[in-house]
Amino acid sequence: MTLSPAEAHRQTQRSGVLLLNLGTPSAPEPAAIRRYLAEFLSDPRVVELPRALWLPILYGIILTLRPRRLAHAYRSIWSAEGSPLMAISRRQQAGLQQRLGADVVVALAMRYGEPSIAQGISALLAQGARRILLLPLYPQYSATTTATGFDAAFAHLASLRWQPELRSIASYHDDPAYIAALAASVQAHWRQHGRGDHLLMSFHSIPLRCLQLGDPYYCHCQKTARLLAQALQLEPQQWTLSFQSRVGRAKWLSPYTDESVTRLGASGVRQLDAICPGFAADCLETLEEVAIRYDAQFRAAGGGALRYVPALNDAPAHLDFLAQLAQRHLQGWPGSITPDAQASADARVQMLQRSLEA
Ligand SMILES: C=CC1=C(C)c2cc3[nH]c(cc4nc(cc5[nH]c(cc1n2)c(C)c5CCC(=O)O)C(CCC(=O)O)=C4C)c(C)c3C=C
Ligand SMILES: [Fe+2]
Ligand SMILES: [Fe+2]
Repeated sequence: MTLSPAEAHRQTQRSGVLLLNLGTPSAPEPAAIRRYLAEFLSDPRVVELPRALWLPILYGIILTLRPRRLAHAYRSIWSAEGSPLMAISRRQQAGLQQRLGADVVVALAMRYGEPSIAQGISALLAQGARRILLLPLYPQYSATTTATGFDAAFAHLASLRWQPELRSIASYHDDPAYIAALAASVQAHWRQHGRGDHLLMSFHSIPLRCLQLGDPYYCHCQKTARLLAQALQLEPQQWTLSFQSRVGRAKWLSPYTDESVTRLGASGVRQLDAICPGFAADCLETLEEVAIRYDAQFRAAGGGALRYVPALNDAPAHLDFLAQLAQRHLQGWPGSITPDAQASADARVQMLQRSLEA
């Protein structure tokens, strides 16, 4: 197909934003879950054991037993639009597209399953984006999530003859606008349900060995939690940071959320508010593990109720923040806003922060 000169020029005048997330099974059924886990857990960035040791375990016991057990859990959170993670990610894509305007195209890609990262990049190129910004929806950087997403993007680019320009966002764990959006969501939860006795901030765990080898994830989680507690003016005894969703018997980042929930329940906390500031979208690990399972565990330990504060999902404040974050990294590229507009967006964040302090 030959392009007119005007069309060819227009095609060089668009930017692309690729939203990256983890991925989720296509159905709450053992066969689909098995396909998903096989791809996910054979990623050497996720499980760092020697392949000759790990693959027989994965294809033996894990992919035989885990899919059936997980099917039950996935069915308990599945919605009319499918897996919550996918449905919410689609709405985030649409909301961000609407905010960034016609000179920026936004695509969604999942590290495991579909739409794949190769499909996402192809979609951006097909819409005329010659410059691509990778935006992983992981606030805290980890090699197990962020880096493997980047790897897959770089691997796809390595197969292209005509590569686009590339930028990437490694983390936004301490971005004031992200912290302000989290704090505002806790305050909205308090207005609706009353203020709980204690706030639990639960992050996905990773193997302790990752921290020892230099992964900054643990430190990013600590900083997010400290800044959120500060924004909410919480005293140290009013909140707890913990790590959830560990797999296997090795040591993972601690304290473990299940143990913290039991301890808090037994220590007289009645209403426990729980937030998962590492998840940009609700998913199995928040909706089933925290909101359902840890609520039951908290009650069994003597607590009153665990009230889960939803992820920021497609809330306008979250999408405004993501648009602002993308804009900052699009500077000088087509569709980026002027420094004046950037300054007024920054001023809006400062207003939100001041209203939190008031
Ligand atoms: C075994 C290694 C795993 C590491 C390391 C890990 C890190 C990690 N994961 C997330 C985000 C999510 N994980 C989700 C599910 C999930 N995670 C693992 C394993 C590891 N995660 C498994 C096996 C599963 C599947 C469910 C299960 O078996 O319990 C999800 C939810 C997906 C969904 O479909 O809803 C998310 C999101 C982060 C942020 C992270 C490291 C920082
Ligand atoms: Fe995980
Ligand atoms: Fe899990």
